Amino acid sequence: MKRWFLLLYGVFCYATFLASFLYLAAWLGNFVVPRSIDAAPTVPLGIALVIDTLLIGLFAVQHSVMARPTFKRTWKRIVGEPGERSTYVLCTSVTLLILFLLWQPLGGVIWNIQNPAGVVAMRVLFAIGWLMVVASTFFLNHFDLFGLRQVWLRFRGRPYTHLPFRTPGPYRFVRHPLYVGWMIAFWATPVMTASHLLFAAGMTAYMLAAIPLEERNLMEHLGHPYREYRDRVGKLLPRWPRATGAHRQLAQSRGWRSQPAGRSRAEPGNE
Ligand SMILES: C[S@@+](CC[C@H](N)C(=O)[O-])C[C@H]1O[C@@H](n2cnc3c(N)ncnc32)[C@H](O)[C@@H]1O
Repeated sequence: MKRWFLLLYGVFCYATFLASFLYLAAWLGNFVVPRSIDAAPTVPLGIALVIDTLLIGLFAVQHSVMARPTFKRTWKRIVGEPGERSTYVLCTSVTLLILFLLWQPLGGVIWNIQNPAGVVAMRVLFAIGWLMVVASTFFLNHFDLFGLRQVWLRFRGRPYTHLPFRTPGPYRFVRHPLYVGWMIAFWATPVMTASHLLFAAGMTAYMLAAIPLEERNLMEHLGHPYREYRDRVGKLLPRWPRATGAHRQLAQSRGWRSQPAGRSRAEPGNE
């Protein structure tokens, strides 16, 4: 009974995340939703700024605090290990829902691209950003990141194994392709309103602040292989081959060796 409940809970959490993910795309891109990020302002500018900044802060706190190992250890004692990631995913969806409901548009246009080719370019970039986000989750392990693998293993009575440290696809070129995808999706718009700018800048600042925390956990957990990866591969932009060659020389001079992929275990679910 309990394993059935857990499986349904995991599927429910995944479904809510999928819904909030699609809503976010529509809310940012001004498709179909009744009140997008660029709707007309309804409260004075100062109040709107305070509310929106608090909402971004709420997302950052929820997303980062719940991802820290100490929080996860405590939380696992309450909800159990298999349900921890699903609960994280559910809380992220609820936080996004609060953001959609309470967000106060600011009005004001920062840029407005009218050239048709420019508009198309922005729309294509927007789509590329979302595709990068989705693809990166599959390169790591989509079902583990969203908690489905955990509840499925529990359902089958099998123990959970952490994801191995791997650098597949875009992870060979940058360490954070998923965040790169988010940044492209947040900034690529033909019409940049003040609201959209606040959201894009706030979320970008949050991701830049979260990367050192995520990497600190990965280094604590994986040690040298992740440190070597961090030295060799760019954070958000690929490094020039020359820099890679220089690194190789440095690594050789210091006697560093990469650990073969699949041996190390990455820390379970951070951001
Ligand atoms: C939402 S993902 C974001 C990954 C990365 N920051 C990015 O932007 O692509 C966060 C999870 O990915 C895991 N992770 C990050 N890099 C990894 C790698 N190279 N191999 C396996 N897991 C990784 C972290 O431990 C964390 O659980």
